[in-house]
Amino acid sequence: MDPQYSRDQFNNFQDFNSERSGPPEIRPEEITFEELIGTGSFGKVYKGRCRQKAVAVKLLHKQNYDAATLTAFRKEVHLMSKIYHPNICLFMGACTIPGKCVIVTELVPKGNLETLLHDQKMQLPLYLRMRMARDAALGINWLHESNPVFVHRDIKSSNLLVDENMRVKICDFGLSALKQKHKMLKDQSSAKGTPLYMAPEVMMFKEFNESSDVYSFGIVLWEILTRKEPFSHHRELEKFREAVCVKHERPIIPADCLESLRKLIEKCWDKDPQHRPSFKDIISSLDHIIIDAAISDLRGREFWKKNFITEQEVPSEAFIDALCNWAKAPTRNQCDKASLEYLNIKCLKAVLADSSKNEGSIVNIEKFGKILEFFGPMNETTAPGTTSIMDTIREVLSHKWFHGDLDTTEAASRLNGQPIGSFLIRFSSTNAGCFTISQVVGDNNSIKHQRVSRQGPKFIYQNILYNSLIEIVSKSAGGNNGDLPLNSNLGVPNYKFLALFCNVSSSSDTY
Ligand SMILES: Nc1ncnc2c1ncn2[C@@H]1O[C@H](COP(=O)(O)OP(=O)(O)OP(=O)(O)O)[C@@H](O)[C@H]1O
Repeated sequence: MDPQYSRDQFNNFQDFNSERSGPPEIRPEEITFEELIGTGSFGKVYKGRCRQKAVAVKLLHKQNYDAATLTAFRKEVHLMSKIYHPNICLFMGACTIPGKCVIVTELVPKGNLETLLHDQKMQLPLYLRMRMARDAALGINWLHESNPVFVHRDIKSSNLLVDENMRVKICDFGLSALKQKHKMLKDQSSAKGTPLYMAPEVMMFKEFNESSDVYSFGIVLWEILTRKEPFSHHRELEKFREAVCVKHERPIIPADCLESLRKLIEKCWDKDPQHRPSFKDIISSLDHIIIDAAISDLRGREFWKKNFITEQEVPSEAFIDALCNWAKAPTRNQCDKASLEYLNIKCLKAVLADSSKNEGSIVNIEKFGKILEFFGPMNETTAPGTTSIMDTIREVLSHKWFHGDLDTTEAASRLNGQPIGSFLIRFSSTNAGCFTISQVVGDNNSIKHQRVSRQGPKFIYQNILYNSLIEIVSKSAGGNNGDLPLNSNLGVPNYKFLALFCNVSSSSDTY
């Protein structure tokens, strides 16, 4: 060692200047194969183990490559080993010995997005699907911004893998030396195996660049939106090619699609590659689309976009401060602990924490969207006399009969042993923005659960339109089909919300 350098300096110097191990070559005996988890056109993918770690191992169909292809393969493996991004399936190494060629990557537990999307039993709200699309776009953008640029060339939903947290990772990038440049029909009887996601210029054997990945992403976005197979009515490659390249046929976007999403999909699959957006632009558009998908309230969307455009989860304190600022109300640190504004904040926190799985320390955009569906719409101004969303929440929570997030079983247990006519009101777990009134209606604890549905800001109960839940309780006379009236004295108290009002001497009318 050169005496001028300390050992640390020497090691840093060595790391910086030389490749210690070159391409991450893995010896064949280090890999064990377990079950088959997928088959692609140029390899089978197995769950396996390498150096004690569960991994995915792709065993290449073809093993006898000529010297030039093998050199190109090794070069690409070397480049792939330099790409690190949370939305790109981690390349861990490869065996490039002829006859034993395999690629080892991290194992992504939920498999591919195509299977997930087409499993109709799988609950995948639009918000979540759009977040998945954004994950994929972040991964592809990373490839496109790499030096040298990686054009994926095979963006499709089966190349998007889903992890245990429903985050998406791109797989199957690089290795173009081994892949066929232009895939052809595998199965003449269906469009499967055809280049369904392939840009027209690629099908016409013109040049392939980043914007061809954008086209493919447009088709994937459509598939993520509709959960249908693209171009499923096509059977023959030639007719399909003509439809897409000459007649510019594209899948039909459903009429109820968010306008922002429709525009993005149409731009992505534009026939002119130069008119397609970059992935940087796609990510920005998806930031907006995710918010549009999670929040239906127009001012709620505006609020989130203004404060947290690229975030889907924010610390609850930051969220509450932003909402206070939006409502032009004092923030947590600015208001008097005995004030109504402080009570508003406590009520908002209680509602945020109510059904939250993370004890209320984080506010998820989806959760905010749901709260607005229940308590909205959000008002534009805070001129005197205007009720802010926080006032509305406080007013509802101040009534002892309001129980928030409660399932049917728990509602029944809270009503157990209470006199006839006793009731509580809770969020409906199945219908966005709706409530359920659970009431003891007869002896033997017989309980009736009735829906309060929504018509914009109005509430419909037993076919009558009301302005608020509070109005339902004060005016509902019962009588239909022997229904009992809602007597607020018979409201079953929810002690969790009740506690918030205990130390306040002011305007809470109920406690
Ligand atoms: N790292 C991984 N973790 C979990 N599953 C994987 C992983 N890699 C691939 N798979 C599964 O194996 C399937 C086949 O993957 P592969 O990349 O070989 O083929 P493909 O992309 O579907 O086809 P082609 O190679 O023809 O483009 C994937 O769709 C996925 O279900």
